[in-house]
Amino acid sequence: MTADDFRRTLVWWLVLGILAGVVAVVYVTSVSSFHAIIDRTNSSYDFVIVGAGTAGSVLASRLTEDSDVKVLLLEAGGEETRDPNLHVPLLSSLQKNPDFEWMYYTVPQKYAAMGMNDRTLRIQRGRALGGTSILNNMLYLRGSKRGYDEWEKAGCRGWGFRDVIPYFLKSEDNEGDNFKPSAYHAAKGPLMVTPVSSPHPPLDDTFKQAAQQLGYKDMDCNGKESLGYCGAQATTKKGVRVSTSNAFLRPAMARQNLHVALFAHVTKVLISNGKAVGVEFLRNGRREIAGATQEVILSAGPVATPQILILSGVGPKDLLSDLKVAPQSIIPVGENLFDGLMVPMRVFINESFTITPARSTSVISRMKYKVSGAGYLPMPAGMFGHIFASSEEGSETPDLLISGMATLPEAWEGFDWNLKPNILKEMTENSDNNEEGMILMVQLLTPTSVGRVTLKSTNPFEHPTIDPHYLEDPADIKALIKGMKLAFKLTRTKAFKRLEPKLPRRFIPKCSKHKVNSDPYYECLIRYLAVSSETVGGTCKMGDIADNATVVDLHLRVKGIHQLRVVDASVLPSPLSGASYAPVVMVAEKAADIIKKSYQRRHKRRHS
Ligand SMILES: Cc1cc2nc3c(=O)[nH]c(=O)nc-3n(C[C@H](O)[C@H](O)[C@H](O)COP(=O)(O)OP(=O)(O)OC[C@H]3O[C@@H](n4cnc5c(N)ncnc54)[C@H](O)[C@@H]3O)c2cc1C
Repeated sequence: MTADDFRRTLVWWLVLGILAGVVAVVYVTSVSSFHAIIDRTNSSYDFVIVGAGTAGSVLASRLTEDSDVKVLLLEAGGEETRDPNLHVPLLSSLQKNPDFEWMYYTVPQKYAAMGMNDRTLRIQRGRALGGTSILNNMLYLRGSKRGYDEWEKAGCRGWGFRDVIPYFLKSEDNEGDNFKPSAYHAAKGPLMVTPVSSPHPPLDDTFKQAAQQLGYKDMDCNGKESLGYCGAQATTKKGVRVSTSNAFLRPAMARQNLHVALFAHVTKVLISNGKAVGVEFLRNGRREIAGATQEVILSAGPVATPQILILSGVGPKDLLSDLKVAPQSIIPVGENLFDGLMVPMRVFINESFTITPARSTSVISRMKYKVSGAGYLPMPAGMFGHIFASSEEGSETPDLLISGMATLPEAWEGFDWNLKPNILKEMTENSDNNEEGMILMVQLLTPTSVGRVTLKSTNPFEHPTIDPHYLEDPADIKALIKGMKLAFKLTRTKAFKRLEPKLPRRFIPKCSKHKVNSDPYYECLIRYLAVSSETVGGTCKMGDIADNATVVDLHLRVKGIHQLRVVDASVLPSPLSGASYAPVVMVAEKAADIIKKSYQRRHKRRHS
């Protein structure tokens, strides 16, 4: 090809790219102008759902499949389509976007966050249609079968693996060649799952071979085995993020029986004679009310759902009394908060395999992405593979996850782990000199430390107090140290050798006094650098109604209040050895079935 031919081809591709962009904008604008988004709500609906996030979007879609059922979906944020970068997996996962977030922080942590400003960690939550599914890392990780069977043993009858797998399959549309429909995978649901393919296969191969050399066999992250190596699977479609908004909600927004109110901040559930009859919300500074003849369903996420419940008089006795809120039901709302932690091990390498901002946003990279959905940009956070491991010898249940990330996040503008400026400076200087590098992200999947969400005041706009008590239980630090040692061992395998892996020089003075690769050294790094793995859950624990620690029963009904349910990450009773996107979608699918059946029963009774 001559230089002229090349230039001409380039111009054609550019024109095509621009045309595709225009078509996308027209499409997005037309989709977002569906009549479902309304300015004035009716006085009453059958169901009012609070929060159009991960769970709320699935519920709204499933409940309105019956055209007789009228649903109002209230969302505090706006449309997620306002920022096209949110749909590009790499950019959205590495460049944070405060316009679409609640900007929560934990309170200062006693045992963790030593390297962070004010010893607080960020807790990210999405604020728009799709909720946190518009800014998460899209990794499709259901967690091991054993986790669900443990739930069942602990009193969650009907939530064992055999009960929940049909609901995972109901939503899944797996397009991977190795994940044909089977007992573990399906291809007809709305949530597309795609194997992540890295633009640098030799890096994936190195990680995979290193895992094998340490005895971790190949497996499917969402299959029969629980321990081993697996290639990443993500909820993307042709390189574009699949949120629950574009997978579930937007297709349902053509239905006459669904109304969606944006920028509607719900302040409380209206409870009359022990029954939820509607909600109060603020929009454009005005107080509005929407009635619910069947049910109010809270899907505002594990931080905001407890806040709304407490403001409505449903919560722990002392807290309600301190806040002077009239009690409606005394139950442990906000307790039992769990969240995983992750610690980056940065590894510098000798090959040009790193996804840098310059490489991934180059004209060639963007064109490749536009034309074929390939290249760097479809990779969520640059992650390509995982090792599921156990810190306890002989255990079949993973509590550690080591993920390979083909990037150094600190190189990205907008990267924000709330690190103290001196630590961030050291880190960036370290990576400036070593542009080629990767992260072995060590994650504690099943923490035993337990925290809580409480309120300082009855102001619905004041952020709740989030205290996860990270690393309070010594078992958590012990497990993470084993994880760091495993990551170090990976860098010492024969497979890794050809990349000449180098760990950065020691950049936290307090940790430098310990011997490298010793327990105290890793403990120090963990206490300074660990960040939330964003698997917050448990704040409205599901379980046996007779168990004093539970907030909702096995049908997700709030104890002591009729016609009120919680359907979101709050109800997860304990951490799973995976992540929480797929499990929350599963919970919403199962809840929709439970609610539909109960509605049909009530409906039949009324008409017989
Ligand atoms: C950065 C990040 C990366 C992650 N990566 C992964 C991953 O790769 N894989 C994975 O499995 N999980 C991941 N997760 C976790 C997963 O995405 C969440 O657990 C899950 O999406 C939570 O769903 P939810 O329905 O409970 O809440 P959300 O999706 O947060 O929905 C709550 C909705 O309620 C709205 N709302 C809140 N308060 C009010 C109010 N008062 N009135 C009206 N509306 C309100 C919110 O704006 C939001 O839209 C990640 C999370 C984060 C933050």
